[in-house]
Amino acid sequence: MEAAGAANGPKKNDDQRNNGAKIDGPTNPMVTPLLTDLYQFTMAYAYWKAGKHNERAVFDLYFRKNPFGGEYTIFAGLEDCIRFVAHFSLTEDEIAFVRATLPASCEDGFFDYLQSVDCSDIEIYSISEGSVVFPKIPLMRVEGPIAVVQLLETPFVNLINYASLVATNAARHRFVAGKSKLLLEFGLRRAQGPDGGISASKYCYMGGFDATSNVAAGRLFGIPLRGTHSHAFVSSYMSPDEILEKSLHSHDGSTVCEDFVSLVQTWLSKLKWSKQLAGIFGETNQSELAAFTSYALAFPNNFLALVDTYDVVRSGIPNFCAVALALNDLGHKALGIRLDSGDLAYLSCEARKFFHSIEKEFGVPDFGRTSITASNDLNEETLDALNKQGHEIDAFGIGTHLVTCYAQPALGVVFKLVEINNQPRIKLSEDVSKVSIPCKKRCYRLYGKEGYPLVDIITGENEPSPKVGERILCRHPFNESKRAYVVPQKVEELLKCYWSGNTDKTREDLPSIKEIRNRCIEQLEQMRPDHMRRLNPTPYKVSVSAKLYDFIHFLWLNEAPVGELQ
Ligand SMILES: Nc1ncnc2c1ncn2[C@@H]1O[C@H](COP(=O)(O)OP(=O)(O)OP(=O)(O)O)[C@@H](O)[C@H]1O
Ligand SMILES: O=P(O)(O)OC[C@H]1O[C@H](OP(=O)(O)OP(=O)(O)O)[C@H](O)[C@@H]1O
Ligand SMILES: O=C(O)c1cccnc1
Ligand SMILES: [Mg+2]
Repeated sequence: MEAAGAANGPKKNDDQRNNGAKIDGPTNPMVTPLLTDLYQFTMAYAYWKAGKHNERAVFDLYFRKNPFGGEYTIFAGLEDCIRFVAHFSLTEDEIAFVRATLPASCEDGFFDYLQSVDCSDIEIYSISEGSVVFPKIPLMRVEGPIAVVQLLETPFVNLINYASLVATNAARHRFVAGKSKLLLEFGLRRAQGPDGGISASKYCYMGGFDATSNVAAGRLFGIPLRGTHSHAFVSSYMSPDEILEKSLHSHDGSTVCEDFVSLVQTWLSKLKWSKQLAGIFGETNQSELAAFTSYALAFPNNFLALVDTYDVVRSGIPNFCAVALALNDLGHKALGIRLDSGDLAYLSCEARKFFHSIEKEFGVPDFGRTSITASNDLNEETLDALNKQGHEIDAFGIGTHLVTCYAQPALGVVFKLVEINNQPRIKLSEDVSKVSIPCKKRCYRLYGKEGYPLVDIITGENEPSPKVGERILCRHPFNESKRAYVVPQKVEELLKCYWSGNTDKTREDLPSIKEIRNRCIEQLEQMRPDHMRRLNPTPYKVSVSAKLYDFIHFLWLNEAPVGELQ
């Protein structure tokens, strides 16, 4: 058998560039050509054996249903796919492993072919990362020698699936929390392994979170890092006597308070006997006070205290305030508190009242606005419930439900063959939603008069594009009666070239994570509100052109055998 793969041109894996910019390898070193399903290699062998491996195939990557009962999804993971193809090449060791894995009858020529395999003959058209996307629309269109494109299927689906799911989850949490709240991702300890944790931090930021507690993700992606302290820090203190170094410089460095611990005690008794706060608390927990004081000595300009270790109202809040007021005497501004248990709505309102009383009674400007962070098993529902009850929380720390995508653990991303050797292919199913849309296609987003996206339309590759001001018929791909004329006010082509192998075709730049996040936030803001609401959202319309509709149904009839009744 002849091995034809070597004709693929020189490998470019050493210094991959995109419009001059170097493309790094995959973020996770486990992302290699072996991170695929065995059947991709067995099919590659069978294609090769049949002399079919270089037949030109087009695959679409898409999903069928939006997650979390919603009507939108955030597309994420593209950059990691491009990094993967840019460096795609099997090492000798990897080929030896594949050889040892496949049946001994597999011919040597196949393994010579595997040595030559790279992505220099692959073209990838994709929707931009961070875009709002919908079911059935190809998110990526991957074209190239069939054996190579199949090897990409599993890693691509893997890289897109969780990234898009968790970015969507983050966007949904942001939607419920509101624009003005600070959203902190605290999920690393509960994520599905190290890669789950790193990916969650990256894609939650993309989906609209403000910061993460995950230090490695902060370093890798430049995501802002934020954090408070834990109950262990509070309960590790037994009494104020443990604090030996008690001096603290004022904010401007001009004076030194030699005994900050006493200053805190003075403020605590002032609070206890104050007009407004009298009777709210008596003796606070002194070990908690010691922990707060010690933390303030370590971070006088970033003092944030976890106030629920012993009793939020009778101990945590007054103790925090005593330390914050002592800091204030020295010109330092405390950041705030974190609540991690109990009724977060009620406790946040109690804390706010306390802060306002202090601002009024002691004339400390802005003390009433001291920040309140809440955490503890938060999710979309609890955020929604808190909003309905009314609360005074400024920041939410969210872990488990966010990063594990507790409400829906997978997005059903698929990768389907739509054309081979210029011949359109279709996959039929009893379930209409699973019938694939054949042909190499183009996709457009059509905007209406009010500036909202109205409909996405898929056309054949060679059809003329929709034009601004020109009426176009948009048809549901599978339901004959569902169709509408649209006169778009703006037309946006969705699939853009992100990889063109070793051709000179211009490629889109890979934007920074911040730019992707901005795109995501902007696009979400542009959506019509009824598509976004949590309860019974209106589905966004995804359609095909009249020509593509006719072709799908012609091919469907052609491929489906006619049954015989007896
Ligand atoms: N006002 C509220 N409305 C609705 N849900 C709330 C409200 N306040 C807190 N919650 C949620 O209720 C749940 C309380 O959980 P749980 O009873 O396990 O915690 P807890 O007893 O308060 O604290 P701990 O985790 O220390 O045991 C959490 O999921 C929290 O997010
Ligand atoms: O609740 P999540 O959304 O996952 O957010 C992260 C949680 O992790 C931390 O405590 P941990 O859960 O480790 O301990 P605790 O709940 O017992 O305090 C933190 O205090 C949060 O409660
Ligand atoms: O910084 C925090 O408060 C934090 C970080 C991770 C998990 N829980 C809380
Ligand atoms: Mg917890």
